[in-house]
Amino acid sequence: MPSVNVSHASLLCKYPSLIRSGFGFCNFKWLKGGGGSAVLLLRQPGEKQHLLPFQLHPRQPLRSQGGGGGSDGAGRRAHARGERAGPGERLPAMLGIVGGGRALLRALRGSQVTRRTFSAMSSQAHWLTTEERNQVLYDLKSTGWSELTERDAIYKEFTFKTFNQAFGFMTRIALQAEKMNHHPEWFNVYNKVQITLISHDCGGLTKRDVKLAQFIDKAAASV
Ligand SMILES: C[C@H](O)[C@H](O)[C@H]1CNC2=NC(N)=NC(=O)C2=N1
Repeated sequence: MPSVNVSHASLLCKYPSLIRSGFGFCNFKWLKGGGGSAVLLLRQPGEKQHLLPFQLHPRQPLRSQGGGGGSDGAGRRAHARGERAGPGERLPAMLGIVGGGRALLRALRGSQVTRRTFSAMSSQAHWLTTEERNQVLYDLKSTGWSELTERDAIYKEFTFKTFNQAFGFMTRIALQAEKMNHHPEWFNVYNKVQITLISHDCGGLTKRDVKLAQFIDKAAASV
């Protein structure tokens, strides 16, 4: 599998979270190599694991790739927003890969890491660890959220004095949902709003749902 030249300094100082998150993959492990080399071990349930060797070398100027590569700043903002960098789009610019972006994408594709898997894996970067999950669920339950039994989601009902208050609340949530590109499932009758949160692309509860639930509680408290 071709080794990919990755600008070490640009990755570590500009995108430390990218390193920690395994470039957005859900099941990954960094294997330290000698002399500045490293290997990204990708594990996807039900598939064989993939090894991507990286030869880390001193910082070189970022070079955005053709076709939707955008600037590295756009890539960083996209990553911060939790948007999935589709292969061949922002990924190479985000990773500070110098000339190696296509090699990385070939390696991913060559290893049967298809666009769908890559996309699913990158969105699964928002998964909660068991410890995180237990803690956030404890906190959310203390403010009135409950876990659904029939699927991995959380639910809460809000009651306001008037329909106007309820609709104003929903408007604030809607704007935040658009900003996050993460939307609630909800139902409104007059002054009541029933909200269910789940990450459809992952089929369960993720950090995005927690972030939106916390925003929702703050919005309800300020009505
Ligand atoms: C195309 C669009 O980015 C996706 O459908 C977004 C929109 N909002 C979303 N909201 C939620 N809750 N889960 C998703 O997977 C999701 N995906």
